[in-house]
Amino acid sequence: MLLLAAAFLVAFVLLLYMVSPLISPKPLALPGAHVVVSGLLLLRPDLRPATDARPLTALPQALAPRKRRPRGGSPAALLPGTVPSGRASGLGDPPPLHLAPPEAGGRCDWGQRQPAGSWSARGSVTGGSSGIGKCVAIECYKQGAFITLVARNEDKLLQAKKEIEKYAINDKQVVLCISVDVSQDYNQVENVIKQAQEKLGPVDMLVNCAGMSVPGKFEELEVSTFEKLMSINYLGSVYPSRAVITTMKERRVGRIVFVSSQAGQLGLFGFTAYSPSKFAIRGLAEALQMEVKPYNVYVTVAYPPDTDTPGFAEENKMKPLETRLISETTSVCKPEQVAKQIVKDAIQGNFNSSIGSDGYMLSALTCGMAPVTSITEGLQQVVTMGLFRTIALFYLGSFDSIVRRCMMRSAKSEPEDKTA
Ligand SMILES: NC(=O)C1=CN([C@@H]2O[C@H](COP(=O)(O)OP(=O)(O)OC[C@H]3O[C@@H](n4cnc5c(N)ncnc54)[C@H](OP(=O)(O)O)[C@@H]3O)[C@@H](O)[C@H]2O)C=CC1
Ligand SMILES: CCCCCCCCCCCCCCCC(=O)[C@@H](N)CO
Repeated sequence: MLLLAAAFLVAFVLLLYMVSPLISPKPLALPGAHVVVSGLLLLRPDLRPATDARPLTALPQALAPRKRRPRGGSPAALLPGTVPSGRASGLGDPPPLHLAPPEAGGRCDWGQRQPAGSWSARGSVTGGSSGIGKCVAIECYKQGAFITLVARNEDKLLQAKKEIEKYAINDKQVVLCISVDVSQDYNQVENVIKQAQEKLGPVDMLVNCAGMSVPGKFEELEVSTFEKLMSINYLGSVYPSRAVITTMKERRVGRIVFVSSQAGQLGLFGFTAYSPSKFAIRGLAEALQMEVKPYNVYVTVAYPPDTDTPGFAEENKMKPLETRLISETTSVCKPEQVAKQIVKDAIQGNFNSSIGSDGYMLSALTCGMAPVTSITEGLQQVVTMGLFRTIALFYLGSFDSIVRRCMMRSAKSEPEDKTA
């Protein structure tokens, strides 16, 4: 019996070794890379520091991205006199740039100018300056990347830009801000990304962080909430990815990161609108990875647990008691910690990015037909799955009992409410 198990293991390892060239991507060099964080990251090969071990200039000229004029947006849509022609020279001291895509709502900004009145902040600027996306941008900037930040609120963008710039490791690095809604109009997203690529060069890494959560009981959530979350969390990841993928395939370089959630690995009470939008990302990522792997483009899906961000604070205002109690099974992470893990996994080209022991177990348990990026990962999944399913049954039992207790509690308090 033992012998049989050992033989099986040896055969399995041998088999995995045979396919290993196919499953082990080369790490991406971040210094000088252009990263877009919606976050997105973009790279300028000519501005890579000398320390860069794998210069992109080594690519054959035929693979270099072609420069194209934006299709939908007429050049007249750009504010006159603000866009330098051709590739920007001396990015260390870039001229102010305002790119307004058609139908307004899209802007591209080096951050030099004062925010226009129409973009004045509503509420506190801390909102945009502490999410997972901002921390991912900081993590990449610390490693020498060029950053394009994408979000809607211009004041929050400029605030985040200032903060990120504190972490520069050389004076050539640039943070470009683009104000656009990534979930509304594909042409608009494509235009601003093209314009960003004209300034900073082709995108090496795109991090799709834009997203939100609206928890609530199924029957209490507005029908429009289901549409909104699908639009921001799912289409908001499709559009920027669709806009960068052709160039990545042409250059045979690229990383696309999707930020799903632990709630994209299991369905939970209160997340009937949120969970499906995060599950959808996994389907997109698997299908896309199979398409782009031969082009040396790697996809990463991150499944963070609850993370201490402005978005999480907003979510907590609406959380049903059940959702809160179930979520408390795992502890709340720091966005810096989540960002570090995401960037590390993206650089290595890992398909899966998770945090903590629950995250590890969930990922192994729900690996399904997801691509495997290392032999160890494949082996661990095979060996641990039965054990983790057993543990999961206990978790599910405890979640059910939380839901039942909450129901009994509200049934008890309801008659009192009526008499009150
Ligand atoms: N925090 C958590 O507990 C967890 C979060 N996640 C996921 O991580 C991602 C980031 O979350 P978190 O940092 O908490 O969120 P935050 O709300 O703190 O930040 C979200 C960022 O996305 C931008 N954004 C939102 N909608 C759009 C849009 N339509 N177009 C462009 N930009 C947009 C926001 O800027 P602006 O509003 O100005 O557009 C903001 O910069 C989300 O996808 C979330 O679902 C996953 C697991 C756990
Ligand atoms: C072996 C099996 C182990 C199972 C462990 C299960 C743990 C479940 C906890 C789920 C927490 C949900 C986090 C959602 C975070 C999120 O996306 C929002 N905060 C976004 O704002």
